[in-house]
Amino acid sequence: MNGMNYAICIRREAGFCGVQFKPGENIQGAFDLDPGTGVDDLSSSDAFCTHDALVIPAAANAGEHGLPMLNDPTASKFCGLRLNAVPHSQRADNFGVITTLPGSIQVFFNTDANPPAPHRYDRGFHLRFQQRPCTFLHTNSRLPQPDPLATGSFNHILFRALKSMDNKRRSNRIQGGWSKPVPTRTQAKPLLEGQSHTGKAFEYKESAEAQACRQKPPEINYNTNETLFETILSTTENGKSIIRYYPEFLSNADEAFVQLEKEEWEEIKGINRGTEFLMPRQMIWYGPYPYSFAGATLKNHKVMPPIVQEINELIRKLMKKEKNFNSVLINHYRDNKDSVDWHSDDETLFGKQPFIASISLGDTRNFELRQKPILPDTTYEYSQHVSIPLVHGSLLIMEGAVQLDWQHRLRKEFHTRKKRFNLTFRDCI
Ligand SMILES: O=C(O)CCC(=O)C(=O)O
Ligand SMILES: [Fe+2]
Repeated sequence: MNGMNYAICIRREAGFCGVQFKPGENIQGAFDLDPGTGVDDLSSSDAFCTHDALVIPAAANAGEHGLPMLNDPTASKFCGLRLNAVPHSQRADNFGVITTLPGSIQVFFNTDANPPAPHRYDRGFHLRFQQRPCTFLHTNSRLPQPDPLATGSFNHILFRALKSMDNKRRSNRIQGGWSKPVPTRTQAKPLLEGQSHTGKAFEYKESAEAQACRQKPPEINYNTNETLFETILSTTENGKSIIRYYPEFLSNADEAFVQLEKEEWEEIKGINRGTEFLMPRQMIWYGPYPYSFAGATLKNHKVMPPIVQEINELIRKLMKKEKNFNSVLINHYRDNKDSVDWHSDDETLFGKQPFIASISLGDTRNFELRQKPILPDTTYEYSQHVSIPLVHGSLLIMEGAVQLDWQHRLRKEFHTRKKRFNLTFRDCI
């Protein structure tokens, strides 16, 4: 890993004031740069990194312990086996650093002309980054405390979702020669003694592996043993888009399924570009007013069946809502061909930022979300996508700006699917 010299640029998202970098988890050698004369354990910080360095300008130790940098309040050069300046003896995990410098976000990678010492692997780096909202940083000074919605599976999910974005402006995965052959000297110039990292013209060439990673279909990970995951899908000027998922919410899901099978299901006609079509699912609407969407108007049934009232009450208790939801739309997906196309539940009768609770009964179907394009993008080509398999008896909450900033759908499947009911509880205002 010698003779490297390039910059990696990251587009700052609106409302974000810091970027946190962390070595990739469960990857051996995710951060491993030759420190020259320094000792690996203590090696990260400006004084030690005399050979190879990842340069993250004015970085501070990240993490809930708020440990200071060993020598300076902030450092810029990182090398050895630790992407922070806390010795392994003080803290074993490689928790990474955060930079809150204003302006464009750039990270530089410089290695000298020397090959690594024979005992070293010197693999390079494999990092993940996460942008930190200004509100979070401002209330937590330079060294942040953990954000309750930015830990555990949330981090993981958000990373995965961002990773899937096929957008050159927003990669969260940066890679410098990790497990790759050493680049030839003609492509990269060594850093000269005393030369500034910032004063040079840097070139960032994305590896084939990183490009392939961008093409991967979006995924979302959750642990079925846990009763809940929650994630902030995005933060925009509309606020946070939050989803919460309780895979094992209903204990009487089988009974609820049997009751709903007895309902009098309605076939609904919609109008698309002047042409009438039969919606690919059956529906019933309970609420104070009729519900109009996609050229259709659903008549409102006033009294929810007992089992639906019971579920309504359970959600109210869990969510510590003052009142039960006053409306529910129940969908019946007969088989794999039934679906609901991309849409947001953004009708004015639900208010600007509706709180929607969605119960699933029957066969598992994939619930997909995609972020609405952010200017200058005008298409969904580069949007973030998230997909959640909604299981029998589960509860999914959509709140905040989800209906303003995201669309969702339940697409047709190619493989056999059995019956599924979905109840979306809402409040008409
Ligand atoms: O069936 C689902 O999970 C989603 C239904 C939905 O989005 C809707 O009815 O508005
Ligand atoms: Fe919907």
